[in-house]
Amino acid sequence: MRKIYIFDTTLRDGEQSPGVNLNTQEKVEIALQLEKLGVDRIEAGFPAASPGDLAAVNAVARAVKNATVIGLARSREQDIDAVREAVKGAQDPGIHLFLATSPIHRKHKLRMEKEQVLETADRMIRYAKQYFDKVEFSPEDAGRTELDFLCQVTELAIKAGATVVNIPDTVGYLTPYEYGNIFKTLKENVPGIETIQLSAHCHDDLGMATANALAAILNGADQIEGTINGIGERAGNTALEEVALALETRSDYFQAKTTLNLKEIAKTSRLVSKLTGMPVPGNKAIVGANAFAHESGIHQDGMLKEKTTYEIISPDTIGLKDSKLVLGKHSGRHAFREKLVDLGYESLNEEQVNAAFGKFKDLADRKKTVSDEDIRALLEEKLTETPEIYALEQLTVAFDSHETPSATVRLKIADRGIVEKQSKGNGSVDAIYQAIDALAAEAVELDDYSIKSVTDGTDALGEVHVVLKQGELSAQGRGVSTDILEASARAYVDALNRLVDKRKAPARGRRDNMTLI
Ligand SMILES: CC(=O)SCCNC(=O)CCNC(=O)[C@H](O)C(C)(C)COP(=O)(O)OP(=O)(O)OC[C@H]1O[C@@H](n2cnc3c(N)ncnc32)[C@H](O)[C@@H]1OP(=O)(O)O
Ligand SMILES: CC(C)C(=O)C(=O)O
Ligand SMILES: [Mg+2]
Repeated sequence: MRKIYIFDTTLRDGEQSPGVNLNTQEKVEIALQLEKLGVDRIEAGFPAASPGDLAAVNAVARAVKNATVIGLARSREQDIDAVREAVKGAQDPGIHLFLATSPIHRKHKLRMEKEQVLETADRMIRYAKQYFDKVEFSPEDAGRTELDFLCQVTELAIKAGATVVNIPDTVGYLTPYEYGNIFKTLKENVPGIETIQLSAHCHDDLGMATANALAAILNGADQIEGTINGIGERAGNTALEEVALALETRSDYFQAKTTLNLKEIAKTSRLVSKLTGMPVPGNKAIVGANAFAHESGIHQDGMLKEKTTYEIISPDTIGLKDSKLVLGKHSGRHAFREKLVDLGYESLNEEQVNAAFGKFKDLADRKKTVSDEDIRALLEEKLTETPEIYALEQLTVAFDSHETPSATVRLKIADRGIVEKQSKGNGSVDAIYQAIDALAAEAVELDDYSIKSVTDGTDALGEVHVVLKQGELSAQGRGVSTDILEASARAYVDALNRLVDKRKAPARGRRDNMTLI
């Protein structure tokens, strides 16, 4: 298997993501994690950019022992000198020099003719070579550079002493076929190409950064440049974790591998996301929260029977514990039953499981995901065997900060059918309870009311507990819903049912002041 070198530029191109600014301590923390991940080269920053970045690159250079630490420089002596200063404490220092070669950049940005570009590159690589063994040269915007001129620049860079020539698709313009073809052409036409390493550096403007990097590998690239989580300028860089896992999973096809410690990938991704403040999208390949999560019933069933039905990578490969079967509206009974067993409800019979599953589907229709706590809450509610004398059929609440709140409650009362009442109250919950009191006519007193959120987020389940008193008797009730007013109504009705059950007397319902439906 051919080794592919990994050049991590999270701390340089990654830091060029708009809004990202890493201080020295943060850069060192990420660099040490990259070292654990086993990257071969770390581009720690652009020392000429600011004294702060020079100091940060210097701190990384001193901290890292097992990777080459590199600083970026324009083709100017002052930038090269800044890199010399920055990486001087490194065990294995290197420099990355760049100069744009495409017609657009030559004409509009550098305002240089081809000859000036060649002369400057030659002079600056030779200048850098006096101080560094490891000199990488990048013809910036190589992707839009005339292929024959790119061959000429590459040959010149090799003669001047570059040890790596990097081919940046700076603006993410190329297709995999075109990008791969550049490597093939350089390999076949540039004298001395076998004495250096060829590197790929891609951007994701058209979503092809990883595909382009892989095309480069197929055409002879020795090194891949990229960032963790694919962060970087504009749409970002090649995501290194994607390349590493593509090579690992499809080694049969690529016949090439990195020497990364893949188990550190998840941790590295989390750290970079935390310190850069750039969240990883849920559907991001390899490191997104959903990369090993399955919600639909058919997939969950497949996963429970044999993981490889729906997973091409095992989560432990990247240092995650397990895949997740996320319960939601698309889930089926197999996964639900599995979850019940996980939560310790293994002794439920088929009927109870089916009843709970029905309730779960109702909740899943209203909630994005259903958590363990949601299921516990649902089950504990469902499995209590209190006879349902009163059942909440419908609740409508009208709230306006300038009006007295009102609630319309529709109850189903055993042996009496469906009844409805509208009441006003001091608040929405009070209005609901007034209406229920009027319908049930149980002459109860509300002794306690508490509310808590069972799960996280604005769509969390709210759990309401109430205690009702009737003379010497008291009963607790519990209600769970994504809406706290509905949970309040359910808790009250639940407590009424328990109270009636305790009293072992038939429930009394009053027919005045109510609408029979
Ligand atoms: C594709 C990439 O990712 S390249 C890296 C991009 N990263 C950064 O730019 C981040 C750090 N940059 C900076 O902090 C600043 O741009 C600095 C300190 C480097 C330079 O700042 P300034 O001196 O104010 O110049 P400014 O950024 O406005 O313009 C860039 C100058 O560098 C020149 N330049 C651009 N690339 C190169 C190069 N590879 N070699 C030599 N000169 C270059 C431009 O032509 C321009 O020159 P001019 O001032 O003669 O017109
Ligand atoms: C500095 C160079 C290599 C770069 O980041 C690019 O061209 O994208
Ligand atoms: Mg770049």
